[in-house]
Amino acid sequence: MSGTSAALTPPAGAVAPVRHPDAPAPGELLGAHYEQCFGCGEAQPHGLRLQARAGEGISLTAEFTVQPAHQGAPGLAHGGVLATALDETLGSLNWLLRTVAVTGRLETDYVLPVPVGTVLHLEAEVTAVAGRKIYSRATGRIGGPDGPVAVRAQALFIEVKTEHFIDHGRPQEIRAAMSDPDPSRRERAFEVNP
Ligand SMILES: CCCCCCCCCC(=O)SCCNC(=O)CCNC(=O)[C@H](O)C(C)(C)COP(=O)(O)OP(=O)(O)OC[C@H]1O[C@@H](n2cnc3c(N)ncnc32)[C@H](O)[C@@H]1OP(=O)(O)O
Repeated sequence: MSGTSAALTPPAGAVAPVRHPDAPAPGELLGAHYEQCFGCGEAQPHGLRLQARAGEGISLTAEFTVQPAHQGAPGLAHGGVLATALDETLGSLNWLLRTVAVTGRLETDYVLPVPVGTVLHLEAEVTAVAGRKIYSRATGRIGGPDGPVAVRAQALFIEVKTEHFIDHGRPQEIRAAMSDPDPSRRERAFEVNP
């Protein structure tokens, strides 16, 4: 049983997403967009360290290994952590569009329990774009990339300007990210269009 709210159904005028010409090639690892990101950053000791790889079109695959720090019930992944894995995977799709966007709505179906130590194999795609609204969906499988679906999600991301982060983020982290000497890391931290 699963349901989708009306807000996640693309409107009549929605169009197919267009891959940016500079999007990473299919098979290429995207890498962390920000080292402090709880979803993908290497500097977060209890983070998910999710690794995403570009697919064909506006799709990608990702993997995340459930660690003891990610438990809810004994030996099982916390549902919020699994939602984070889906959110991070879906958010990474925007890098293929080179659109700066944030999650507006995320609906998650939990189908199977996910034990600690499990590799969650995620795949995600953008299904439609309508103005600033980006519609996407993802699944997470266990036991291998073709294993049973354990979680799935549909999402609506909303395009924002870079000022969204500068206006709302805590100044000390904004300053640190903006003063990173590596221009590609500065760009990815805010997902700025090149
Ligand atoms: C490689 C890259 C990797 C990146 C990975 C990152 C993964 C993680 C991603 C995240 O978790 S982002 C953090 C979580 N999200 C947020 O913090 C967003 C907080 N919310 C906001 O800042 C604002 O509500 C938002 C920018 C989403 C929208 O505010 P706006 O004032 O810009 O938009 P507006 O209210 O005018 O709505 C624009 C359209 O979106 C629709 N909309 C906005 N929020 C919605 C919502 N929550 N549900 C459904 N529809 C929504 C709204 O109805 C409207 O539709 P129409 O154009 O048809 O009228």
